[in-house]
Amino acid sequence: MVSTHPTGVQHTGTQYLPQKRSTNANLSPNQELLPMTTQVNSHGFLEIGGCDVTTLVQQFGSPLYILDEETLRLACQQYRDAFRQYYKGESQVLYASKAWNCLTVCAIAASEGLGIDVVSGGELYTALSAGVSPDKIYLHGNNKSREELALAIQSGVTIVADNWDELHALVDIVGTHVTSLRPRIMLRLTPGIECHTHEYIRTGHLDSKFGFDPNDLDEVFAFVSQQPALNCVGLHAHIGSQIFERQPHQDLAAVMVQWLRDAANYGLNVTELNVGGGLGIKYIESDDPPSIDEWVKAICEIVQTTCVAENLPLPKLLSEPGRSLVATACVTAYTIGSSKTIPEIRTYVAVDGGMSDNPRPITYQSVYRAVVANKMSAPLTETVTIAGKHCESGDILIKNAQLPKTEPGDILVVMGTGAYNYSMASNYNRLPRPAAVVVASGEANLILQRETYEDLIRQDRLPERLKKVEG
Ligand SMILES: Cc1ncc(COP(=O)(O)O)c(C=O)c1O
Ligand SMILES: N[C@@H](CCCC[NH3+])C(=O)O
Repeated sequence: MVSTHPTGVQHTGTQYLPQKRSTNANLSPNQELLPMTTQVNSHGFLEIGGCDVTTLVQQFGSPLYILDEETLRLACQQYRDAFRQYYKGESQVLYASKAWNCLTVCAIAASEGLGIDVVSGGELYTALSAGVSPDKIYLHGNNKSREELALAIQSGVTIVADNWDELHALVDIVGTHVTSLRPRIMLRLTPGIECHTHEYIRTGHLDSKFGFDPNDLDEVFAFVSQQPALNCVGLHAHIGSQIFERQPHQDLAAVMVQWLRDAANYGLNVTELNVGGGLGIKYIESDDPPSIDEWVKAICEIVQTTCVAENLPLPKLLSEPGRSLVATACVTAYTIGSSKTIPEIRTYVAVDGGMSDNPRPITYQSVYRAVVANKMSAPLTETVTIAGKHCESGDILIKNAQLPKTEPGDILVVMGTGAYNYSMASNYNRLPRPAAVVVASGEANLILQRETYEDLIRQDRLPERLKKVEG
């Protein structure tokens, strides 16, 4: 008998098998729990991108982020192609690189024709270093420094202006102090649209630190239209992250087209509309996000029908997904260590990482699923709590995980860790950040080197007078 295990992996009696993936092209990565290339090999071990996960851990160490190139590329292609299919005007998908900003992920996204959304000088520097063309880079941020603004202007990237202070700073920088280049800017507006996601990752409601208040719209358009230093090309909004509902983005797109019409009334030639990101992914079996194709189609249709109704030309349509591009493409492999059973309460099984490599459970109470890579054929007999190794009681990665019987040395694989894991990782308790590899067709390449203890003290400075430690 074949049934579906809570991980979304099929199992036949005691045998777990990833879903048959002969029709990959039709599956939306954000609706899957595991990377598209996942298999169980003849030894009953987990394989991703043609690489045995336990062998990867032996080779590159533990914990290890494992990025499946095929899944990431497929998600990029589905976004890009859906816009081409459903939108009659020009379009551009940007990868919101805050999800995982590093050279390799930026380079893969760019090679699929995506632009990159960056939110700091550091992310901008990384995208430029990855070879991304500046005309496809968009800089966000609610408190960009003058240095970040100057770097953006000199690099020729588009700046998404967030507030009045930033507009004044831009006018001041251009021509007067640093440069005479005329930056391309977009205006970020807070649409006042509510969506059901965690409070910390909602950004589109009125009480948000991001963006201009729509009540100031006329004043903002009037100001920008009188500034020859600024080339205002478009409008931007983003309502939040890990969203499953379809309606909020449709409402947003319709509202934004109205704003386009308002901008035209001020003589602004605003031709780009960026509807942000936010499409959710499946972290657990009950999560039911729309597919990438459905999400894009709904937005394209509403922008087109509203433009027809308003008698406006179609803008260049942009969106900037992060999570739904990269989350499912990556898993984190940990080595299981000690365990502790508290009779009639729970069993804790500890791994060699935790809140420093995945701060999402402790920050947002996010839920994850896991499998044991070297026991894919073993029956599920245990319900355990997966704890990290940090000196913090809340350092729990998964509550009530259903696993086979585990022992120290087993390799636990947590799914869906490509977004907001490495990018939010810390050195809490002075744990070195793990390494990351990209896997494809049986080959694994290091993309982020594991930090060493020397790396951990690299920025430390011990004043001369404190060097004699013994009293
Ligand atoms: C401005 C902006 N754009 C894009 C994103 C990407 O969102 P997501 O990863 O949910 O697609 C975010 C994150 O919420 C954001 O703040
Ligand atoms: N860091 C959040 C998403 C925030 C997205 C950026 N505005 C998460 O892990 O879910």
